Amino acid sequence: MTLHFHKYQGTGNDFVMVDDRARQFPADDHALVRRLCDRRLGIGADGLILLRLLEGYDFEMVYFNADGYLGSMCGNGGRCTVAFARYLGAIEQTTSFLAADGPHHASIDPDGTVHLRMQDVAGQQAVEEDVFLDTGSPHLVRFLPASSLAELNVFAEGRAIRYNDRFRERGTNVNFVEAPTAAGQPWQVRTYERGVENETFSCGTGVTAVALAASRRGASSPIHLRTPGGDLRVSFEARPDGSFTQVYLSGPATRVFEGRWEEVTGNR
Ligand SMILES: N[C@@H](CCC[C@H](N)C(=O)O)C(=O)O
Repeated sequence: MTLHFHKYQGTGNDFVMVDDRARQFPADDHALVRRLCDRRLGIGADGLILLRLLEGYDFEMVYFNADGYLGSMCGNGGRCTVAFARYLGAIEQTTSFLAADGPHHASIDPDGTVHLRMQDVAGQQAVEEDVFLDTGSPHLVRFLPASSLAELNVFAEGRAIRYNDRFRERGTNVNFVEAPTAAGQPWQVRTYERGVENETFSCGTGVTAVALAASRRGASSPIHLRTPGGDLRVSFEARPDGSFTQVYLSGPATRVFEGRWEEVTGNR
């Protein structure tokens, strides 16, 4: 099989991006998606995204995690897919598209910043000392004491939560957070991602969950968040019943390179 692909990254969360408007990609081939995302044996990415045509929308975003299986909503992937649609000439400055969690609107600033409207969020649940929210994908948010995030073993701690008795079956993404120590500083976030089963440089639905959880701790919209791969902004309106609306995730989405992948067997 020969595949023409593009590589995108949004604050270091990286994706193999495929223009599948002709619907030729074998989306049921989980092993193929896994090989393409493999950082040693393939192109290397946290996930693979198909951009497909869909009636009533500018496009559909079909998102696979690096494990080869369909994921739930991907915020950084959504921003990258919007940038890709613009690169392909399929949209101009604004768009409406369908993703795993439903319809989304987005716009692109002249500097390339993509503002992605997320689904309204019903509320949040306390899980012992932590908070659980669904921002299109499931997220556990754990607030840490000052100066503990940099040294944290996110892989080990995140994996232990993702596979505990509560989450093992459906899985969850796990976000570790440090609050700003001075006004104007960002919230710092590191995320263990379900489906990648590792720490990623950034998670868009993750920082959205963190921002909404932080608002219950006194933070007000818009909230500035820093991930190992870069900075994101989340704005929202908090409703008195505990839900959130007008939730926007904003940040850069960059096309890194494009290429042709051809599966080589034997010693060619
Ligand atoms: N990196 C993503 C999150 C993708 C969803 C996730 N790994 C899952 O299916 O649970 C983001 O930017 O939101």
